[in-house]
This record gives sequence, C-alpha cells and structure tokens, in this order.
Amino acid sequence: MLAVEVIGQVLRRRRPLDDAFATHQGLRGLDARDRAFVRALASAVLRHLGYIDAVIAKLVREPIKARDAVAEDILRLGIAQLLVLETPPHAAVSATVALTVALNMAHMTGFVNALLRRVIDEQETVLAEIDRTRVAIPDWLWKSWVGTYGEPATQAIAASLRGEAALDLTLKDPATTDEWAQKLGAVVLPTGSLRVHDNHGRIDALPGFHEGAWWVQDAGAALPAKLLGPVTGMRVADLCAAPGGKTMQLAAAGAKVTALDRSAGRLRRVSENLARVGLVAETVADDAAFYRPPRPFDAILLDAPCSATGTARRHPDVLWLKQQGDIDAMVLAQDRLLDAAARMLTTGGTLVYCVCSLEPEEGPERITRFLARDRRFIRVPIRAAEVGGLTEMITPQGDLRTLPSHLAELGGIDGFYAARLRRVS
Ligand SMILES: C[S@@+](CC[C@H](N)C(=O)[O-])C[C@H]1O[C@@H](n2cnc3c(N)ncnc32)[C@H](O)[C@@H]1O
Repeated sequence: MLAVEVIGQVLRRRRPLDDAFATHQGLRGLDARDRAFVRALASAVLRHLGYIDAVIAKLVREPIKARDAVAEDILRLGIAQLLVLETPPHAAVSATVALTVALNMAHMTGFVNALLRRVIDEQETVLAEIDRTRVAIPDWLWKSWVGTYGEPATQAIAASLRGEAALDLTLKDPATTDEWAQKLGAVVLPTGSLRVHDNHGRIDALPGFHEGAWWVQDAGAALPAKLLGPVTGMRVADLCAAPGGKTMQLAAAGAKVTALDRSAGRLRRVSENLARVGLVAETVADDAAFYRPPRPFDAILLDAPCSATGTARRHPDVLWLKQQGDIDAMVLAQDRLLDAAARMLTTGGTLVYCVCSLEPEEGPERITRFLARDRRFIRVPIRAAEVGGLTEMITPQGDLRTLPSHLAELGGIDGFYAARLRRVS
C-alpha cells in the first residue's frame, strides 16, 4: 500500500523518490526492515518502469483512464513482483488484487486480476517481443544519447541501469585502502574507491563508520575533486558543496576548503559529515552566482546543479521526472555559475567544472562556450593515469566522461562529465 503511494507521489506529483520517501507520514512508524522493503518495491517499479509500461501497453486495448491511475500503479507493482522480483505468481496476484480493494479501486479488481494472469501466461510469447533495452529509456533521452554516444553505447548504458548499484566508499586516508577493503569485504576499484556488494544493512553499522574512516560516494563522483591535483595548503572553493562528498575529499587532501551552498539546510549536512570524519572546512550559505570571496581562490571545484541523468543507477526516477525543458533551464544556471567561478579564481589557478549528467548540453557544450567567451582560460587535458588508467573515460578533448556502462564487469559507475581549466591571465 505504502509503495503504491510512494510511486504515485513520484509519477504524478513529480517528486523525487528520495523526497517522497523521506516525507511520507506512513513510513515514519515502520521499522528499518519494513521501510527498506517498501523502498525496494517502489525502486523496482521505477527502475523497470519503461518495461512494465510496455507490458501494460502490449496487453490493454486502450490506455487506463486518468481516474484509475491508482489502479495502474497497483498493476505496475504487481507486474514488478511477477517479472522483476520473482515473487511466486499466486502470491503476487492475490496480494495485488487485495491491494486494489484496499485502495478503493474495487471496480478494477477483475481487470487487474485478468491482466496479471495474462502477464504470467504470455511472458514467453507476446511479452518476449518487447525490446527491453529500448523501452527502458524515455524517447528524448534515447535520442540524445544515441546522437552523443552512438547506439551500441546507449544500449550498454540502458542495460547497466537494470541492476542496483553497489555501495561505494571514499576513504579519508588512501594509505589505509587495503586495511579497510579487508575489514569491509570490499573490492578496490581501479580509481581507488572501495565497492561493497550486496550491502542491504544500515550504513552506520559498517566497520569504520563511527571512526569516520570513509564516506559514501559513488566511484564516478569521487573523480572530479582529484582532478585539481595536489591541493595541500591551497585555498580551494567547493561551490555547490552539499552534502559534502567532494568537500571532504579536498579537506582530506589538505586543502583549506570553503564549502559554499545556497541551501542552509543542505549545508548543515556538510558540517555534520565533516564532523563525523574529523575534517574541517569553512561553510558559507550563499548563491555561488553572487558570492564575492575576500580574496581569489587558488583552485575551484564547480559541481554544478544539473539534470542528474548520470545517476539513474542510484536514482531510477530521474529518467522519468526530467524533460528536455529542464536541461534548457539548467544550462542557463551552469553558464552563470561558470562565469562566477571565473571571477573568484586567481591567475594561474585551476577550475574543475563537473556535472553528473549524460547530456552534452550540460557538459562539453558549456565548456566550449565558456572557453570561447573567456579567453583567460585554457583547457588542461586530463590523463587516463589520473583516473586509474581507464582510457575509455577520457574524451578526445581531454575531458572526463564516465558512463554508467563503464566498469560494467565490476558493477558500473555513475555518469559524470568534468573539464579542467586553467586561468592563464
Ligand atoms: C550536484 S549537488 C552537489 C553535490 C556535492 N558537490 C557533493 O559532492 O556532495 C548540487 C548542490 O548545489 C547546490 N546549488 C545549486 N545551485 C546553487 C547556487 N547557485 N549556488 C550555490 N549552491 C547551489 C544545491 O543546493 C545542491 O546542494
């Protein structure tokens, strides 16, 4: 029941899954295990939404009416149980039919029951005709990715979004990598992050959490801060800092960090995270587009707000919540923030721009435009050796471009774009 409500919040109220989950009153009373179960159900529907909706479209003669939207969500959950979660068929059907009654959709029980039985019966025939990879991605994104990365890479990205992402950790002290990999039963990725597979328990119960030995950070997200190179003793700004993963990396590397975020609430999480791992940074609640530092910074990391399409492994809702119009709006903010960062940087200083987006408009196109309008900056190409020797992550221009399908044999990595620029005059 709660999972259906969460799905409804995401798909009709257009709220991110994390928000819908964090604010749902009904979830407050549940213990951690039950909450995790509700989340797993809602996530399974959102992760496989394209496929589930293609199944429904294949089996119904006309679209389900808007007034029966709740029944459609119930059906989606039932299909996820049958085709994704491998719930025994009779259990999935009877639970879904019972849910239809409980959520005041009793007039739809016959329809829901009949459709789920057809899913079971026609799984190997009619439903096998569905191109599961293609339907996993909304049309506008498929077009954008095929245009940018080509069809085979787009298929690989789509396939990589099917599985749940593992838990990635960044160590405060890289010299302790082997020690913590052993204690956590983790794999050391070529880029240096630790990867813990199949962790379904609480993060704070893992070894090293209370000592502040590590923080949770996708292996892709851990790359941009490293591109600033050695930062010991340097004044470094992290311009869109919350929740602080990159701030902690920079502080751990010995920089004097100013962590800036326009959300005071989110900035508190930066302070909490820093305190847990025993690191220090100055925190400033301000809009980076208008902030004026007392003195220019030696280096700047601009992790600009973006469509976040690169994070769909961890946030499957992103693909269904974002539209082309969102990208157009983001691009304006990204240009403004790049110009503001340029004003805050000392001559000779390095600026790393990054986004967790797969869209070329938010990545290389922003940098091409920026370099054309601000001639004081040049691109400093990134070398594969800086990202674990993974040449597939470096573009011909020398920028970083990770795709969710990279490191596929180890479980993938979030999609990030980063460019490194130097102010030369
Ligand atoms: C992409 S996340 C940053 C993730 C963070 N760098 C990390 O690694 O943990 C985006 C953040 O940018 C902040 N933000 C968006 N626009 C901003 C602006 N104009 N000035 C400052 N912060 C901004 C948001 O509040 C949000 O916390």
